[in-house]
Amino acid sequence: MKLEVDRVTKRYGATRALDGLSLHLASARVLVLIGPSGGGKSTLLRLLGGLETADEGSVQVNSHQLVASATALQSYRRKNGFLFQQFNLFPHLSAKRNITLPLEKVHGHTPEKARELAEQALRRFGLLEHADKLPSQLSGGQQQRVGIARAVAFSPEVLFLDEPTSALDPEMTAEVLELIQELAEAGQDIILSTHEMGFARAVADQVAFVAAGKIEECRPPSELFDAPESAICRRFLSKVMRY
Ligand SMILES: Nc1ncnc2c1ncn2[C@@H]1O[C@H](COP(=O)(O)OP(=O)(O)OP(=O)(O)O)[C@@H](O)[C@H]1O
Repeated sequence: MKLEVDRVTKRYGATRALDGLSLHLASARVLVLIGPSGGGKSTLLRLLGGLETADEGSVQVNSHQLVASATALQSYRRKNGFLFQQFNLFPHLSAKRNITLPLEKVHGHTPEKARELAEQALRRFGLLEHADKLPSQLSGGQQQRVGIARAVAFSPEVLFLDEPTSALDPEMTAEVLELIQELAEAGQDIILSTHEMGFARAVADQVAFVAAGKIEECRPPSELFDAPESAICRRFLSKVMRY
């Protein structure tokens, strides 16, 4: 994917969540956002996905110039897949129905086509045996994998994952990591935010360090983790990598 983010500001009341942030990437498959809590990762992810609009500056993702028109943004959003940190499956619907419902209601597929796409996605991620279970009958890792299956069932242009493993134990994190790597290898463009540096290093081809509403540096993981250029990134990494 190609990103052109130029001097973007996003305010919430008196808080500047993004403060003149710029990011230019000619091509990336998996972009991972890391940085201190409150630094602006989620806001940037939501902006790139078309869930928020910038107060100032410009944002382009691939060929889409994201302008603050409600209809243009809605059609852009529909091209993308989303998964957030809390399991956001409907608790009263089976895994399969959680996938078919948006395919029918948001993407306009017939129930037959929705079923076919949902089964394909569940099969692809080894979840077919869980198709008829409710979320409460699945482990956290399985729920996140169903969430990802739902987000990719309609072949999104970009998949946005906001802290997809933060509610999972290490074994389940590994399951989700494997799935994300599989998707990336199959050519899926992904933007994700995480607090787990091992996860970021394993899955990213570009890592952006976001702090105080700006991107301090954006480089391949081996370069950013092994030789961070900015003092603030070095400090952050030395603190979080200690444990
Ligand atoms: N809807 C909102 N209303 C008010 N303030 C917000 C809102 N969303 C984000 N903020 C503020 O904007 C700043 C950036 O928040 P953001 O969630 O983007 O950071 P983050 O890096 O994703 O943090 P975390 O790692 O804790 O999820 C924070 O100061 C936050 O309190």
